[in-house]
Amino acid sequence: MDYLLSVQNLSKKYSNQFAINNISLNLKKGEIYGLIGKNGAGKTTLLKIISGLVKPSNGDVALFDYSGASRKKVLSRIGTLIEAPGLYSNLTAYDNLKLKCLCLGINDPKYIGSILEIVGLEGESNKKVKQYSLGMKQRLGIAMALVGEPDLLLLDEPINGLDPQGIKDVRDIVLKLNKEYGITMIISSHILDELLKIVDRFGIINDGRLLKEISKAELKEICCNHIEINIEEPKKAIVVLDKLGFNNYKVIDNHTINIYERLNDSGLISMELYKNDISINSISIESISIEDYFIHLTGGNIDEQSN
Ligand SMILES: Nc1ncnc2c1ncn2[C@@H]1O[C@H](COP(=O)(O)OP(=O)(O)OP(=O)(O)O)[C@@H](O)[C@H]1O
Repeated sequence: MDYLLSVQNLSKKYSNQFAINNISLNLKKGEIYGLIGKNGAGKTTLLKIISGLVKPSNGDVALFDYSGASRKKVLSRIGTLIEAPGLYSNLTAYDNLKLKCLCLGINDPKYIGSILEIVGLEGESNKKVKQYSLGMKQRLGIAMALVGEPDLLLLDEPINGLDPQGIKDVRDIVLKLNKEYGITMIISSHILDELLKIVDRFGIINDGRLLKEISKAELKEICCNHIEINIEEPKKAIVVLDKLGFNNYKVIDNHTINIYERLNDSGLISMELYKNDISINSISIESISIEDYFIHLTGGNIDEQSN
């Protein structure tokens, strides 16, 4: 399969500590990939290496088919908003963008206007940045990253510290850039519910390692309400579930089956299992929050540690 971005066995060591440790991941064109991890997990380092700001100790990054030294040729295809937007606070939004455009050899006021429109700042473009709210600065940071029409956008904690309206504004922009302009993205955040509204796939990083990759559908399946049956013989129970017409279930381990449909039918399931001499230890409706799921994987509370 052809990937827009391919990260292979990437590591970065600072003195004797790995900031990231043997990470491999691939992104298809048009995907939005969410990076999740506690403070110090390695998210920013990974984004910096992908964007060419930091050199890896090991491994390689290929953008399109350019890897190794030849990747320099395509680094301009990446737009970044990493850590803070690099803005001149005494200049207007328009002039900040104009400076970036000039650096890239673009001299077209209409071009700047079109970028301001995408991020909803066309009416505020003559205000100095120091008069901007945090949300407006973040939107301008995204606008700066869009100069040069990148194929890949790297957004590091773009909604950190924003109020609900600011978060919604960024979400709408991100989705528009993806759906209407086809931009592929990696977004890091610890606001998991919000990420769930945006991304297609998650990568969970802990202590510099990529613990798990999971699609939005898989994550929803794990976290949503389900019937949980604790039972001695799941194999026998499956035959009964099939007879009852259940399709959407999963054997979790030697004792547990989760059923993700017909949540009102737990009485019927108990009765049929009983009739078939299959003893149940327990049957209940369960759900797990996304936060709990990540805490379970990473062994720590993401929200508490990432401020
Ligand atoms: N320039 C550097 N020199 C030494 N250590 C560094 C450097 N940059 C990052 N690190 C270390 O690498 C690890 C990963 O840091 P990184 O900033 O990538 O994590 P993060 O997941 O982005 O966390 P945060 O959410 O706090 O930004 C941390 O232990 C950090 O202290």
